[in-house]
Amino acid sequence: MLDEVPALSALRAALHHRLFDRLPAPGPRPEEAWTVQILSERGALRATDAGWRPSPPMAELLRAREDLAALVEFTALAACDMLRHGPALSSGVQAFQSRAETFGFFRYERARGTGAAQIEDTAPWVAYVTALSRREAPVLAPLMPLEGCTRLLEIGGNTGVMAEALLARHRSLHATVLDLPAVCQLGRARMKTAPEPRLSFLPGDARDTAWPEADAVLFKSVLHDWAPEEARGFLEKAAMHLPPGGRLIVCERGALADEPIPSGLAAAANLVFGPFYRPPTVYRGWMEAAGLRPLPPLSARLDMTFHVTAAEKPA
Ligand SMILES: C[S@@+](CC[C@H](N)C(=O)[O-])C[C@H]1O[C@@H](n2cnc3c(N)ncnc32)[C@H](O)[C@@H]1O
Repeated sequence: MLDEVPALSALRAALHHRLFDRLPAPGPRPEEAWTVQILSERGALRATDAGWRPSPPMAELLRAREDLAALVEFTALAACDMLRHGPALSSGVQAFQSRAETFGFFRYERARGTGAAQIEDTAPWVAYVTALSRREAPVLAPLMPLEGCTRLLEIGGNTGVMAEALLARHRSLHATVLDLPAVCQLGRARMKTAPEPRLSFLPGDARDTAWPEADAVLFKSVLHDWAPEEARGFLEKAAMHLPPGGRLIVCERGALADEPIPSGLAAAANLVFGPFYRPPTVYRGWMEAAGLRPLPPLSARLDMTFHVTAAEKPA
């Protein structure tokens, strides 16, 4: 549904106007005939004696409606940026960044406080990142080499979805998510109904907040946000912070140049970040230069290839 213009447009309009909440009665308005036509042709709606109803697969998607809406919105945003500003991307990353709306969507600066307006500005992109994490964590958590570790520090761990998946796999592990204050507040709110006592949030800027003791430090889809010298600085700081035997883990999508580019509109959600993804050998090299001993590399294919690059601090 996210991969082609008619379906993505119709789904976005339906979610925006709460069409699914009006089914079967009072049903769609006449102006929504185009939406209904596309959604029914794509198998998302079906006609019944009582009126239109979501098909069983659509009803399943609607069970996680917030995730679906976040994925739909971001795909549309990124696809618009690629279509409108693709030529700028070929003039250089900065030319693209200054035009593309995608980068304004991730309002990290607004997440430094927890006032109502700051939470409101942070919630949309956090909802998108959380939706992605829910899809990624079941596949990636088993690849994280945390055996024997007891205290995980996840830098930029967002609302804690990955940390939760890791805690479920490692029963003697405790985790701290260090992220910006508004993000931590949204993370605590997300977990209100199902608290995890082994997970805590530490609000702050990872550059100047004191890191709690940890025998494992994880950066998952975080370092591509940072320029090389800052990303490398984070890895050096983690290497110094870890005790002997401690683990440093980086999990990131690989460089676009190293794999076939996925097709369809949904690919735009990663294409916009294409210039920022690095090959895993870059992270491995920085870890080795920081005195760590590399662990065997692992990878998994999701919307792109994710690489788990890990290293251990020698005793
Ligand atoms: C691309 S998101 C990845 C989130 C999560 N790890 C995941 O994979 O879904 C980057 C994360 O880094 C956080 N972040 C950005 N700048 C930060 C900073 N200075 N200190 C701590 N966290 C930061 C963001 O708030 C966001 O949660």
